[in-house]
Amino acid sequence: MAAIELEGLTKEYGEVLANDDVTFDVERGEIFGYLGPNGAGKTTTIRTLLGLLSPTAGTARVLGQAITDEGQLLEAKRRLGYLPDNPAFDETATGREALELHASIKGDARSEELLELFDPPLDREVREYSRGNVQKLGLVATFMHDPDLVILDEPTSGLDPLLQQRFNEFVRAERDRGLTVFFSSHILSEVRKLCDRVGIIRDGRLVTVEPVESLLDRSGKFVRIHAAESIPKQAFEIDGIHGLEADASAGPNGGTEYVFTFTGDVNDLLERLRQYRLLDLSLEEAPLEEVFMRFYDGEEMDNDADSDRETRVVAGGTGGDDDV
Ligand SMILES: Nc1ncnc2c1ncn2[C@@H]1O[C@H](COP(=O)(O)OP(=O)(O)OP(=O)(O)O)[C@@H](O)[C@H]1O
Repeated sequence: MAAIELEGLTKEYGEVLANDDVTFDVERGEIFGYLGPNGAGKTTTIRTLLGLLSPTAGTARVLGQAITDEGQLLEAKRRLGYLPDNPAFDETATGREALELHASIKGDARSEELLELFDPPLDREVREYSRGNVQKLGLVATFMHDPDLVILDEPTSGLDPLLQQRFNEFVRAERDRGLTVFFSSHILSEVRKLCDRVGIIRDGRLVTVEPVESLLDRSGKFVRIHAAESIPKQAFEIDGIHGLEADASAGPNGGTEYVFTFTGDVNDLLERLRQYRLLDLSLEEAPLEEVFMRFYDGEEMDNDADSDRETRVVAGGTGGDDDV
């Protein structure tokens, strides 16, 4: 049984279709990233899973319990931790008092180690907290009862890079002990570092669910070529070149620099280039942001034709001849 099962989940706010027939599973013991730009529908899915919104259509189960059944939802909630996008605590309470209240409701098996890790200023009143400190307190509250599943809405917002890294290491270690993590994000570098699988949502509709490695594989390579001479544009007319840019004033040694993302066969590319004198060539993993852009900047996608869609997403934007 999956930790989270969504079946045709649909939520309308009047005219706005915030979730449109969303179906996917989050397996036990995985870190699942739910990605999408602002307004895509991530918080709506999360709040529906928590029973805070009722679905217009469709169903969902959390830890095997139906979210539309009050008794079952309560049972699931005992075993889950939830970090909302804006964690709210009693403003007049100190951090310590806020956590004590939380502990009396859910338990605090792990508060000591979590306080050491995230270190919110416990003796100050919450109303004096910065956004980052509220987030730290929220993380302690989310994990302190040692849940089986955590649902986190943009968990690293407000955290400095050091704390983000600490959070990542903590979450990975918890996953290795069997915790299931479902978190939303619009930060792709965060997802790349943390997730096992990724679901991408756009305008309320699920675009894709796939392992993060396959997303990275499809993202191809970021190629930078420094050529001693100008390379004719025909040389770049092969499958898999995206966003080709040329800079004829590159470097102190002259020559021309070319940069592009490449999703084709590297051997084909090297074969094309061997007749030109290159000063330098580098291939790196493409930024995940670029893949994301291809999902969102491509032509309107048909939600019913997954394989077709993926071909178009990957093939979209070939060329860039005019730029050369
Ligand atoms: N209570 C509401 N009433 C009307 N429309 C709403 C309400 N809540 C959300 N929406 C709309 O539903 C859509 C999805 O919003 P949602 O907050 O789920 O997106 P999101 O992906 O979580 O965005 P963000 O990253 O900005 O939090 C948006 O168009 C939003 O304006």
